[in-house]
Amino acid sequence: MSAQNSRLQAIVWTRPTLTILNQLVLPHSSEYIPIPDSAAGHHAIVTMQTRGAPAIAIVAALSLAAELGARTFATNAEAQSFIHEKLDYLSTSRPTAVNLFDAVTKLKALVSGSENAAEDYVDAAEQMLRDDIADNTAIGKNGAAFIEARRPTGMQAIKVLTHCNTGALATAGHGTALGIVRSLYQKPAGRVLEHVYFTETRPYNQGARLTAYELQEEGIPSTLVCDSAVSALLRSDPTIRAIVVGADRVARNGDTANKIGTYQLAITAKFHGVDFIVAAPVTSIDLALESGKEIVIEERAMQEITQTAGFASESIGESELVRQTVQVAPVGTRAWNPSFDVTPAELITAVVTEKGVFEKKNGRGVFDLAADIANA
Ligand SMILES: CSC[C@H]1O[C@H](OP(=O)(O)O)[C@H](O)[C@@H]1O
Repeated sequence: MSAQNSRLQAIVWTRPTLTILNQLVLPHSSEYIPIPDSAAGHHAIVTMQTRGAPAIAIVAALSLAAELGARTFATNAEAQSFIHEKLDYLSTSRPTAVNLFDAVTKLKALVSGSENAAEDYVDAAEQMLRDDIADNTAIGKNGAAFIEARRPTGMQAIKVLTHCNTGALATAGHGTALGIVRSLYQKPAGRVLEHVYFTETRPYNQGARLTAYELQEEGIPSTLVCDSAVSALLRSDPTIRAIVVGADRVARNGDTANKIGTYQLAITAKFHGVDFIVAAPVTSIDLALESGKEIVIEERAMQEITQTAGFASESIGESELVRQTVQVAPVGTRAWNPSFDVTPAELITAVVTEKGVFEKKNGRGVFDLAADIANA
């Protein structure tokens, strides 16, 4: 079973073997790396060889499934204890995306009540792959219909902008925000979506490296812009009608943690009268949080900003591109490197999920996602 999206397979699971595309070397090298156990899964997440809220949860879960495939246990209780211990360890990899913690909670509960813990765990981890692809297909459909319906009268084809990477490389396939872009572009009859702008998304460059890769694979007309160019772009092109982003954690009032730079995109969208749409599976919504104030924001190493990674061809005749890190800022430069920021619900037009499109209630500035999910 693999995470399907056209020709792109970011997560490949063939029980009991897990391999992932190493996203640190994309797009210049398609390198699959084996993930034989939870330690390798933890490392892949921390180093961002794999990333994206849904993908983090799935790779974590399947890394332990791979480890269980190579172990035997004297008793079911021993298996339960081992699985709980490894899930707790995997949950220490990255703190902001809630999908990982949601999966850990559900998998621990499943195992606690199972008389065949190892087998039931692997079945449940595999189901996460299938569920995510189904969720993303529904998010794409729901979001595309929502954007299409909100086109200004007389405007047949529109443009959108997206941030970071929220496609097949961030999920089990199709994607969330980029899934909406894919679904919107697939609409026939004069095509609703004319063009996609996407941001480079410094410092990891999820946009310049990963979203560019996915959009080119799909043949979707697109243009890369600097993170700092979005306000000027919105001012220059009134056919850009929506900014569509993913989410790492959505609080019950709609406040949303997402890749750093999302908050300022929401501000400029408001200023320019452009819809700001968050795409997320329900597994990204943390109903235990009243608001975004409580969301833990991961801070990463300063070197991700003061240095940058590029790819140079080998000097001696070989064609292979080699990833190299170069110093940009003077050595010793201090940098602030939060990996996410929180966008307040008042700046968000809608939260698009597989269960439906959720909007703010009776003109108030917040959502009631608990009620929306319950009533979906
Ligand atoms: C559907 S991916 C959600 C989310 O994850 C990304 O963060 P990272 O690349 O650091 O894992 C980004 O915030 C996406 O919007």
